[in-house]
Amino acid sequence: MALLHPNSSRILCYEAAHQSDTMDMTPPRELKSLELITRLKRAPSEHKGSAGKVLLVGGAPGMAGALMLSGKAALHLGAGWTILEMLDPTSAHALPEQAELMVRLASFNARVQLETTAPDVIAIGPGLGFSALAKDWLIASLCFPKVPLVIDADALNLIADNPEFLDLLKQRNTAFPGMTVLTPHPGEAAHLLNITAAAIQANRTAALSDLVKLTNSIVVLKGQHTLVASPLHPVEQCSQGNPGMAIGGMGDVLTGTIAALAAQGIRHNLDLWESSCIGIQLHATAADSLVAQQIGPIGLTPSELILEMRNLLNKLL
Ligand SMILES: NC(=O)C1=CN([C@@H]2O[C@H](COP(=O)(O)OP(=O)(O)OC[C@H]3O[C@@H](n4cnc5c(N)ncnc54)[C@H](OP(=O)(O)O)[C@@H]3O)[C@@H](O)[C@H]2O)[C@@H](O)CC1
Ligand SMILES: Nc1ncnc2c1ncn2[C@@H]1O[C@H](COP(=O)(O)OP(=O)(O)O)[C@@H](O)[C@H]1O
Repeated sequence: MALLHPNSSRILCYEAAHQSDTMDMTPPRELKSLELITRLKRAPSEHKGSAGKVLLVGGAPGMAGALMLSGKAALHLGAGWTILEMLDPTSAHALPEQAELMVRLASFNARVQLETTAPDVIAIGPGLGFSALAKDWLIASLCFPKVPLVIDADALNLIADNPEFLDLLKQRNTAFPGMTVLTPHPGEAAHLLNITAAAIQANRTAALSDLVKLTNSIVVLKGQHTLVASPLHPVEQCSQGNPGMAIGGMGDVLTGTIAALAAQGIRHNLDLWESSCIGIQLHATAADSLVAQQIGPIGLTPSELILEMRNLLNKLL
């Protein structure tokens, strides 16, 4: 396939390198993770500490909604506390639309703030932007030890543009394997691999494998039939989902969902791989369920999807 790109020689190499992979490729295994949801069943004595503390970073001016959607997803999917480190001062100072969310104005003390807050899970990227403050929070998140980290949206673009951030990511994965998940859509995946989104879509399995090799992380390649893999897990494919999900904010919701599941997973025996797999499938299955009720595909909103995920999760406990 001829793909126009300023870096076209690199694309030809990429395609040639994957020709044999394409021929030998066995189809990915089907993702079947919803049965793991029973592990989230709560004992009568549980308290909010057992459900975990999620800290979400993003929401620069003009994109506060992205962080709010991640926060609403984390809240409705069961996180014990959901804290938003919002980069937009106006939104951070407004009364939160959802009073349960703890909204803080992000400032240049990311490392200290993380140490003081001691989150169980960090998620960074929705509406983060590319400012110096965004970079400060990304560095602090990458360097914060031991806790599961979800990296999405602009945080992925910052890693693509700054080799020193990719090095930090790799160092993190060496020190704490399996503790970081990346959730690129094809545009972000293309940026990370320095190829076009069309090249990603032409061979999604090979692109995912390259992303895992590049980053040593769990990687979720979003889009129709989302794929997931990690250095320890072969590719699995989600067969649920529909084009009603093609609306801004759907990915932000997935980020908050994975973060909430991982936070509960710490005391409920789910690792970040399992939490990511549940999150992907719950997200897509909820969208199919809404379409079956004629709430979509046209006009299906990320906020409605959050509530449907909550219904499904509680049904499957
Ligand atoms: N309410 C808010 O505040 C919201 C704020 N948001 C925040 O805005 C920031 C920018 O994020 P964004 O997603 O709008 O733009 P961006 O990352 O440049 O990617 C777009 C390009 O990627 C590609 N592409 C994507 N999917 C593809 C697919 N399945 N299959 C193929 N290609 C695909 C596609 O490229 P094309 O095909 O057009 O070449 C498309 O043009 C980010 O921080 C986010 O969190 C949003 O979440 C919305 C709600
Ligand atoms: N046609 C489709 N079929 C299935 N899932 C889709 C489709 N289009 C989008 N999605 C899903 O919707 C979400 C969109 O995420 P993303 O592009 O990051 O949105 P945003 O950045 O606006 O929040 C992903 O989970 C993706 O898999």
